[in-house]
Order: sequence, then C-alpha cells, then structure tokens
Amino acid sequence: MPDAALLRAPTLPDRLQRWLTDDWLRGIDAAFAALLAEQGGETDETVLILAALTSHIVGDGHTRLALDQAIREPLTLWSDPPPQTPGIETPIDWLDGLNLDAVRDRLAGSPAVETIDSRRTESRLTTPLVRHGDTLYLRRYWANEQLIERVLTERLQDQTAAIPALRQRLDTLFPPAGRDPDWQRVACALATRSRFTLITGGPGTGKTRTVLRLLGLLQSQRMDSHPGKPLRIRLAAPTGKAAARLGESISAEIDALPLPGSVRDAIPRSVSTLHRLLGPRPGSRLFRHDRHDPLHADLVVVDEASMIDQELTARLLDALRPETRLVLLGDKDQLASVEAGAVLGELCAGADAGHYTTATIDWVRTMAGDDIAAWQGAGTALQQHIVKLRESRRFSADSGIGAFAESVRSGDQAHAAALLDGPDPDIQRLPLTHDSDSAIETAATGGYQPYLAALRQSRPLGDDRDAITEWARIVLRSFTRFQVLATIRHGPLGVARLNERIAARLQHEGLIDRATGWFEGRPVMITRNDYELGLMNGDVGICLSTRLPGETASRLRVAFELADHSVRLLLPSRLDAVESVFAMTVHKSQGSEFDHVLVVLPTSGPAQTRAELLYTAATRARSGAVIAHPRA
Ligand SMILES: Nc1ncnc2c1ncn2[C@@H]1O[C@H](COP(=O)(O)OP(=O)(O)OP(=O)(O)O)[C@@H](O)[C@H]1O
Repeated sequence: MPDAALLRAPTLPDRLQRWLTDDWLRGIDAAFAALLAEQGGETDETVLILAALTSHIVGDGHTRLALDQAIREPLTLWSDPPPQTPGIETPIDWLDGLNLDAVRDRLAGSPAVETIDSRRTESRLTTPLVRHGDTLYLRRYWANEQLIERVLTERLQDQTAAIPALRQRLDTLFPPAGRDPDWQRVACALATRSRFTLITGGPGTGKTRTVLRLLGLLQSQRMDSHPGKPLRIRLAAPTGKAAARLGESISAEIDALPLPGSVRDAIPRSVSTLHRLLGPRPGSRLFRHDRHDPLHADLVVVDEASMIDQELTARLLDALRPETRLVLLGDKDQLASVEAGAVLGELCAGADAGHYTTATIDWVRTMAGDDIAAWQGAGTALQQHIVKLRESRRFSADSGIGAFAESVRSGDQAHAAALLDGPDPDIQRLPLTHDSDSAIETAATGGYQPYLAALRQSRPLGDDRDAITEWARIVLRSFTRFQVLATIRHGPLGVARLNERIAARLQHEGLIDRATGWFEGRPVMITRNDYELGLMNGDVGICLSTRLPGETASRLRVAFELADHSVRLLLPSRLDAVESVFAMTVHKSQGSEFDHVLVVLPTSGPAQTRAELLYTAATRARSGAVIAHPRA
C-alpha cells in the first residue's frame, strides 16, 4: 500500500530512507546528503537530493550527473532500476518534476557547490560538489577528469623523434601478410612516434602480439643507440588474473620474436597489477608513486584498460614522468570498470571510423607503407593516437560467437537473433517461459557437473600435501570450463538469486551436501584485494574438504591457484570478502575466459547497457555461449 503520509509531504530523511530501502540509493549516498545538511550548511532539499543522486551514479559506474539528461530521461541514471510500485514516489518521479533553470539557480546559491564556467578548468574552492557547465560532479571525479585531460593533452602535444630505420624494423616484425592496412603494424608504427598510444580491439585481435613487437622494436632501437642501457619497461594489468594472462601470452610468444636473444632477454615477462606498480599505501586511496615520486620507467604498458576506472587512470597518469611512454591496450566495447568512469570507452569514441588526419595518413604511408586513407576524418589530436585492431584470430569470421559478438556490438539485433536461432552449436538460445523457469538450473547443473565429478573422483585418500594440491588444481581448472553469467543484480534472474537457485538444485541432485554457508564444492570469488594473503579481487577459489599432514580430521579449506600456478589452501575464516560464483556478474567476469558460458539476460534494461553486457558476456566463451532469456 502507498504510504499516504509520504505521498503528502515526505520530509527529506523520509524520502531518502524510502529510496534506500527500495534500493534506489546506497547507504553512502543518503549519508553524503545527510553530511552536507549537518556539516556543510546545506539546507536546500533539491541540492541535497541531487547530491545523493550524484553519489548514486558513482556507484553505478559514472563520474558525473548530466543535469539535463537526469531531468529528461531519469530512468537512464539506473543501469538496473529497482521495481516501481504505483503510488510510491521514486527518484524518477522526483526528477520528472524538476526544471533545469530552477536547478541551476539552486545550485548557484549552494555553499556545497562550486560553479565553474564550462570553459574554465581550474578551481579555487574545496566544496564537495562541482558544477561544471550543466554537469554535477563529486569534486574528486571532477579533479580526476581535469587531470586526465591535462596530462593526455600534454603528452599528445609533441611527437617523439623518429625511430631510425623504422620501415626495416617493421618489415622484420610484421612481414607483409597481404593485407593493407595491416592494423597491427600501423598500431606499432604510430606508437613509436608519441608518448601516448591506445590500442583497442576485440578478443584475439592481436593486441598482445602487437605490443610485444612494439617492445621488441623500441628495445632493439634503444640497445643499438645506447648499448648496455636498455629501456626500463614495466607491464601491468588491473587485476591479478589479467596480469597473469598477459604474462603467459608474452612468455608463449616471445621466443618466436625475430630479434636477437639479447633484445628478447631485455623484454620483461613478469606483469604486475596496476596497484602494485603504483605502490599501494595501506589505508589510503593514494599511491607511493605520484608526480613527486614518479615511476622509474621509460615505457609503461597497461593491458585490459577497459577495466581501469577513472580514479586509477588519474593516479597512473600522475605517476608518469613526462618522458615516459604509455601504451594502453584494451577492448573499448567491453563493459567499463565496476568502479566509476568508463575512461577507455570515452577516449575511444570514434575509433571505429578512425578519423585520421591527412598528416597522420601521410606519416603512416611514408614510415610504415600502409594505407589508412579510407579511415580519414577531421579527428582530434587524441584520435591520431588510437588504433583499432579489426581482425580476430580467436574467432574466425564464420565462428558463431565471433559473428554474434560483432552483430551485438554493431547494434544489428536482427542478425544477432538469427544467429541465436541458427544451427551453429557454439551460439544458442535458451528461451525461458518465465523468470523462474527451471531450465536455467538444469543447464547450470549440466555445466557444473564435471567439476563436481572431478572433485569426487580425484580426491586423494591420505594427507599427502602434494596430492591434495594436485587435486585442488584439477578441480579449479575444471571449474573454468563453464560459468553462468548474470547481467543484473535484482530479481529472480539477478546474481544473488541465481546463486541460490543453482546451489539448491545441485544440492537436490546430491552433487553438493549443503546449499548455504560454507560447504565442499562452493565456488567463491574474492571481492577485495588482500595483499597479505596474495589474493586479488576477482580470484576464484573452491571450498574443499582437506586433511593436511598432522591433522586427524578433515577441514574445509578454500583452494586458490595463484598467478605463479602455486595452490593456496585457506581456512574460510581467513576470507572476509567473498561471494559465491555459481553465477557471476558479467562485470566480474571481465578478464576471464571459460570454455562455455550460460548468459542469463532479462527482457528489459537500457539497450546500450544490454549490448555491452551481452558482448562482454559472449566473448568470455572460448567454445560455446548459450543466451537464456524470458520470451519477450
Ligand atoms: N598477425 C597475426 N599472425 C599470426 N597470428 C596472429 C596474428 N595476430 C594474432 N595472432 C595470434 O592470435 C592469437 C591472439 O592474439 P593476441 O593474444 O595477441 O590477441 P589479444 O587481442 O591480445 O587477445 P585477448 O583479447 O585474448 O587478450 C595469438 O595466438 C596470436 O599469436
């Protein structure tokens, strides 16, 4: 029943409390508004609610509230809006009644807001909120945005000296392959001429291969010109898993590089997490390395850049010396980081069409011999430093997953639907009659059965540590064969309910003993970096019943395979930030691959978000993706 008192005259605390209860806001959003009211001297309810909403969208992955959009299309502020009950006021109703001019006036009169003209970039105050033009920011995100723009603009201003014999070096590393342009070669060439380059491309388009050749090219040139003084190269990725994957790809390919052994030896194989590279300071969001103590590196390469949020991008740029080259690799079409700020996606706007100026086209033709004139445009300075790799080696053009991902990416829904209904076994549809359709549990049971079978069948008899480690490794690896991916948090198809539903079915089938708490077979994901335990956000472990040497009874321990392939067994009590992953959100799945995925998609949601989710989810699969969704 609608609460009549609230409908008549909801007070601010009542309103915020209801929105909090109904999941429109997070506790921190309401607390932020309360703080501004209590300690910031803010009395205007409109400003306070806008402050809570600006905080909310940070939780939803955005760094700023576009006022005009918030008023015209309020629903777009929630990627996963809670259900609306008729008669109960939601923030959507509240935003609907606002007038932009009146909002501007109220913000202008607020002691909590600094109003900055859209042409100005510096600030003189320290208010918690900043209004820049018609966009409202929490100050930290505004400051980050300014820093990123300033540092990139500086880096793009001048070109570095041309590499001697660039053409011959490119010919060695990228032998003519009958394609013009060879985008990998173009990316490598362009990256030699500036201190910032961004290489984007879908899965398997050769980002790692290209950057490895770039490292080889720059290192060999350096060793020619400065014998005995190789380039200091640092490689990083946002998560431990992504770092391990890049390290493995480099190790697998480096021996085939057509360069002298001394050059190959001067290319690092180890990749650190970005946090480690910057040097975390316990209890602070700041890092040891910043403009006052910059990184000792001539070249920094960061992979999986789509997963880097705005804050970390700003900290990275702040920690680079002006002369250090930065190369970012990533897939702009993947979902952005779970934290706020889709930096890669925003930087790469327009990368599909290139927008190369005549000067860039001429430079590439002269220096590399490739013709990119078909991608001409009056692009920005930044666009001259972005290259999109366009040909996937992982999915051939006729692979179902590749074709499906491409049609989702380009918005061709009809083709995507036709592929789902087509004969290709690697991309299939699982139609659901309703949200609680047990077809999901059935498919999930089929997918998870092999790892649970491995758990039972490979269990060692005694307490030999090596045998237990080997068993854990087998179980962990067989868990990567299949994963249910959830695209939303709320409702029967949300990640929490899916986890419960699947666990209940596995228990019903006798594949696990319990479905709640800690039990053998429970797969969990770490949700916060734990440097002490050596576990990173996103690491997946499995709970096993183990009896180690000297123990008289078995105990539940969670097994993790670390980046160096060692296995760690930890008592559950040592893990405080974990969640079950019978279903994993698509966000958390980034940087991982599975043989098969079951993607559970709701019928509604903003089209753009759905497309990004679906693209990211389907491309996690090496061999097969099934898309489950209720019939429209
Ligand atoms: N031009 C090429 N010639 C031959 N093999 C290639 C070429 N480009 C890529 N490959 C191969 O395709 C595979 C994928 O390449 P790579 O790992 O560099 O892609 P990626 O874009 O980094 O992939 P991911 O999205 O998985 O990180 C590798 O085995 C690589 O050796």
